[in-house]
Amino acid sequence: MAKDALRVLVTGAAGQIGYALVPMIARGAMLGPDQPVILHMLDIPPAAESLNGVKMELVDAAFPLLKGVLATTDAVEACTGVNVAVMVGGFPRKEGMERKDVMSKNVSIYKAQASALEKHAAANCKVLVVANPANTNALILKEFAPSIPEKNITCLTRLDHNRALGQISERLNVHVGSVKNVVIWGNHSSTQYPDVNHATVVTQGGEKSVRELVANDQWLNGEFITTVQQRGAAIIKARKLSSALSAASSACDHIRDWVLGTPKDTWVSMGVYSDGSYGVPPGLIYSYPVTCEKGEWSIVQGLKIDEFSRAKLDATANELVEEKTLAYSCLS
Ligand SMILES: NC(=O)c1ccc[n+]([C@@H]2O[C@H](COP(=O)([O-])OP(=O)(O)OC[C@H]3O[C@@H](n4cnc5c(N)ncnc54)[C@H](O)[C@@H]3O)[C@@H](O)[C@H]2O)c1
Ligand SMILES: O=C(O)C[C@H](O)C(=O)O
Repeated sequence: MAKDALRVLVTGAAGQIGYALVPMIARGAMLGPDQPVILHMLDIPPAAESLNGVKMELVDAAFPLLKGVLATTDAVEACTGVNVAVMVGGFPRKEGMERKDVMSKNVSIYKAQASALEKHAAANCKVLVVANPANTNALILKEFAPSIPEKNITCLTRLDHNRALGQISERLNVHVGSVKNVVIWGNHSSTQYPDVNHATVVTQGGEKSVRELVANDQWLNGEFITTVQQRGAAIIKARKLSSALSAASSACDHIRDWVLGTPKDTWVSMGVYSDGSYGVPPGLIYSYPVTCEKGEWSIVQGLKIDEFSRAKLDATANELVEEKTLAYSCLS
């Protein structure tokens, strides 16, 4: 029997990530090739005409899975009945800016949209915050939408995870699909810690450790980490715009794995509400290795954390504690 359509909200849908993301959702890249969707697209009034143009293109593309499109500048209308909310709306970082610089503009948006989601989304709506500062926007959304279960509010670090897979794949000259179980710890910022200590490459002869295959700890502990940490800035420098197609694709990966489950013996990175696992202060949205099953994520437990990693996990946690304080000062 055909499935009922799910309603997917994309905020900031007239922006560049939105423009890349909505056709991916309409093609089934987010919820599966047999899952009909109704898209709810929100943007602000100055972008209304452009948003309507995106709607026209969605109609013109005649996607078989797309059962309806709502384009609106009204947050309540946009949030009503949604099963999945992808929060992309906000102001992007420009060349030379740190994420902290976009904090004051964006956290107030997330406070306001929290209450629209809390009051009007479907029960058990899954929320993914993409807009920067992604972890702290998600935390603000969680704090101002207290009736949404905290496990339903996440932020995007899957792009960083995919970037780490990409760097290892290029270094070893193996297909990216054979590299797995990297971890992005912490903040979606330049303090994030891309960790390959548990990562493997699947070969015909079984799984091999990335650290052993690369056989160059200096590269893995140095250039590899900074390349992943600085990739967003490198894209901004190259395009004069922040990443969009890779962000949209990673947002689809994040929701797909959350809803449909992670592959066997494979974890992914998601920004989730910290319960204190791995000595991270509780009450932050922190990126952890997770597996997903039946629509629920759980943090992978028991990974060995060496001294080098410990310092990096703590540094990115400290930045999130600072961001939280700063966010509250912007809201007061
Ligand atoms: N987490 C990640 O991995 C990741 C990756 C790339 C970009 N980003 C972030 O995603 C966000 C969007 O990036 P972009 O390149 O699409 O930016 P963009 O400027 O092209 O689009 C943002 C859109 O949001 C809209 N908007 C602004 N305020 C809004 C509001 N209150 N409600 C609804 N819509 C609103 C704007 O009108 C615009 O259309 C930025 O914050 C960017 O830094 C995050
Ligand atoms: O780095 C940025 O500001 C853009 C985005 O978060 C990215 O990682 O590409």
